[in-house]
Amino acid sequence: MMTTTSAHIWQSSEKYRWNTGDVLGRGATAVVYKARHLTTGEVCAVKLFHDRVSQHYAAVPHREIELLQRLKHRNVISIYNIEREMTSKNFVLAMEYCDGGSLYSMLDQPKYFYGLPEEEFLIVLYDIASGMKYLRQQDIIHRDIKPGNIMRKVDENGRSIYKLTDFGAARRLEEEETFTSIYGTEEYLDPNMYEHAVLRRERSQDFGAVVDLWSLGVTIYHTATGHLPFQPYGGRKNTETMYMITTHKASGVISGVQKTENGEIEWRTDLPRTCLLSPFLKSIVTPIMAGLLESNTSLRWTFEKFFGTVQSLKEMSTIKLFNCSTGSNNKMYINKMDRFAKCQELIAKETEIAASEQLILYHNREISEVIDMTAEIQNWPKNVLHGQLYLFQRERLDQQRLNQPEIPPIPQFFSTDPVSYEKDAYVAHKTSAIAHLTVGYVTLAIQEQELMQLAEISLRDYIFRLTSHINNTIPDMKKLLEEHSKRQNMFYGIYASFIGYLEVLLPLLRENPDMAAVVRDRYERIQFIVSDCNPREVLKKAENRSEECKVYMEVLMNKIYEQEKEAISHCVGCLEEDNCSQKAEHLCSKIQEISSAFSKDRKQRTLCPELEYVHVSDRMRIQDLCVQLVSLLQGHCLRNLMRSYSVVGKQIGLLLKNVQRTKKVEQNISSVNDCLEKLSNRIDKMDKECLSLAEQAKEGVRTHIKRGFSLPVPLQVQLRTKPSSPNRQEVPPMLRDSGLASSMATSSTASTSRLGDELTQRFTKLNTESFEVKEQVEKNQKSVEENDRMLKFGVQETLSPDLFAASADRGGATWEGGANG
Ligand SMILES: Nc1ncnc2c1ncn2[C@@H]1O[C@H](COP(=O)(O)OP(=O)(O)OP(=O)(O)O)[C@@H](O)[C@H]1O
Repeated sequence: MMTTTSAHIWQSSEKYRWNTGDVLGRGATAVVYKARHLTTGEVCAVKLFHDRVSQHYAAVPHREIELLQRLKHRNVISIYNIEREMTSKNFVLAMEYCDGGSLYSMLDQPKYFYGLPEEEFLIVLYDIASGMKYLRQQDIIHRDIKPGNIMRKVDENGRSIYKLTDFGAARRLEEEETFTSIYGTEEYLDPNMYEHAVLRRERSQDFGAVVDLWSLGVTIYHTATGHLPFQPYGGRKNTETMYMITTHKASGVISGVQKTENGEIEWRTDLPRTCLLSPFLKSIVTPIMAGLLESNTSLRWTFEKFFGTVQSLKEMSTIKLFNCSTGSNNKMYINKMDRFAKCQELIAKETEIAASEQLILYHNREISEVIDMTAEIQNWPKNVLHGQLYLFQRERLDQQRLNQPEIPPIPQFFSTDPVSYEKDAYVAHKTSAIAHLTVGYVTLAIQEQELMQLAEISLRDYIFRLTSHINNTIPDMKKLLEEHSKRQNMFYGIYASFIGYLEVLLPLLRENPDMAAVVRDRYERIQFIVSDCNPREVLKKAENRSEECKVYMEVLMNKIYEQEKEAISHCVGCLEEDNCSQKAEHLCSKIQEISSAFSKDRKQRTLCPELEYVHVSDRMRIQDLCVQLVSLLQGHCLRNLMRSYSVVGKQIGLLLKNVQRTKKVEQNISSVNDCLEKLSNRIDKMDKECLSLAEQAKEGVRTHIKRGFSLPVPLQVQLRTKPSSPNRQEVPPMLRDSGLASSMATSSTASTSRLGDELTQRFTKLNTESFEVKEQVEKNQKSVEENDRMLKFGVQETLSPDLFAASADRGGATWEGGANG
């Protein structure tokens, strides 16, 4: 059935109707129209085959058509039916409609001239891998994988879905089976097939399913870069060189371009700088391409390896990391199950900043503060995974390492050039492509300027946190030091007094030489222990260090304050009122307009003189616009980026030095704390030893008394005659009620009077210390325990009555108790 509307006609098949004006595309074998189902009205695409192909189709076994109809997968185009057009009786393939056109038509847009942006590229990669995997499971070999046979559909969320189509060349292939018929598109053909199909050389060899892997490699490269990987000079017609390039390429090479006639081939193992993929992704997809583009089929990646690698890439976590050393924002791809150490390793590989040198901040915190370093990345807080991280090099080298974008040279139009619509359309297309690339660079340059500044703020806030923490820690450290100092003084004071007692007691023991020897021995050993001044010296050093930390922090805080003032006063970078992005977009749209007009001119082939005049003047205009756009980028945005990089970079350099300073103060604080801990242990040990020796000495004196020896020293009287404070008037409790005191009271010899004086002095000194001890104990309950110990070895007379009572309540052993017991 056929109806006409203007120049176009309505055509229909059994279930579908379409207008010949609604052409979706034209291929070598068919024209594809947008059609509707006759009863449901559902939109679909119909591929109306040319006459000769329809005849071929008639010969295609029904079984194979049925096979294609049965394919149901998200990434494989659904074939609804095979019918015949009512009038011509040519075959019509009704299939799923893809509103986004083909991947080829996308790559043909100037916007994607240098390849797809990262996110879109990944969708293509995941979708074609998924579609291919399904075909593999169905034992189907496609044989014509290329961007033109990958269709794009836009889902309800505006997200692209890519679908494999055009199974004209596809056939079912049993495992290990090979086929000999040749299909495919030259640039995407496996080298062995190319030799057979294009060079027409006879080959005994059959071609297995691996031919799809090569075509996939070329397609992926094309999608990533916008260009074919293997380009002989002169293009498609230079078949021998094409064959030479694809067969002589070394393993790992992913592109080979011949720029001059019979010239050298430029081999590359990496992706071009104009490719929009991030360095981390490039490092993952380059080996995929190299593996697929292996001319030696035995070395070529297998489907399993390809599917597995793409799947693990799909499952990876991504982390946004701004590298302040290069001024570039990177997206890191890392296995979900990996941990932070792996992250550091990857960063080191990509940025050449060793793990120990990496300072990674999330807002104002070091990453180690916001994640569990041993946790799998998938268990990191979502905010960190989706947030922005900043990478600094701790020992920053002051060399400029700013990543500069590569801007291809603007193609030249000369007013003297003869008008060639074909060539002009190509040059305008390329100019438009450069314009799009430049707009992307402008956006990136502005983003990088902002990130540079945000990185500085982040670092400044981080230092603020560090310094506040240190400033809070210093008083604690000082307090701890004071406590240690008191404790040490107490220790030395107590044992000095005890030594004093023993010095007084020793001459009084002369009637009992054995006992005197024992007590003298303990006396000497205690004296030896307390003569070690090392703990005092160490404590002094710690005190000095603590004082230094305080002074150092004051200096640092002043420095930070000054630097902050300086940082606020400078203003670098593109300002909002500069409207850089808008200007760039505007210039680009004008360039695009001319490029589109040139494409139309090319199709027209001839123009009236007026339009030709417009065309000629637009040749100069498009060039001027592009020059303006590139100079906006280079003369403004990149220059500002450079300035930001150097000014902000300088600030970052100063801040990093401050980080090092704060780290040093932190180290000092922790070494003071360590020192105090060690000192505390040391004093504990000395105290324990002295306590035991004092117990032994005390036991000696006790035995001495028990055996009936008297101590003829009137200490009590001596004490009463020389009071200096209310407390000091009192007899020390130990002596007041003990047998020792009563013995002392009965003696009145001249020699004991001298000794009594000496002892009085010591008691006076001891009493003074007892007040300090009391204060200390009242301030700090811990010290009570120390006094407990003092009581245990019989120096309770150094304590005030209250304290003594408190110790006694807690059941402390007393000299008195010991003597009575
Ligand atoms: N399902 C579809 N939905 C929308 N557009 C389509 C669809 N199928 C094909 N097209 C458009 O029609 C064009 C030609 O289709 P197709 O490539 O299948 O034809 P062909 O004759 O097999 O081409 P080739 O020259 O690659 O053999 C495609 O490039 C695409 O733009």
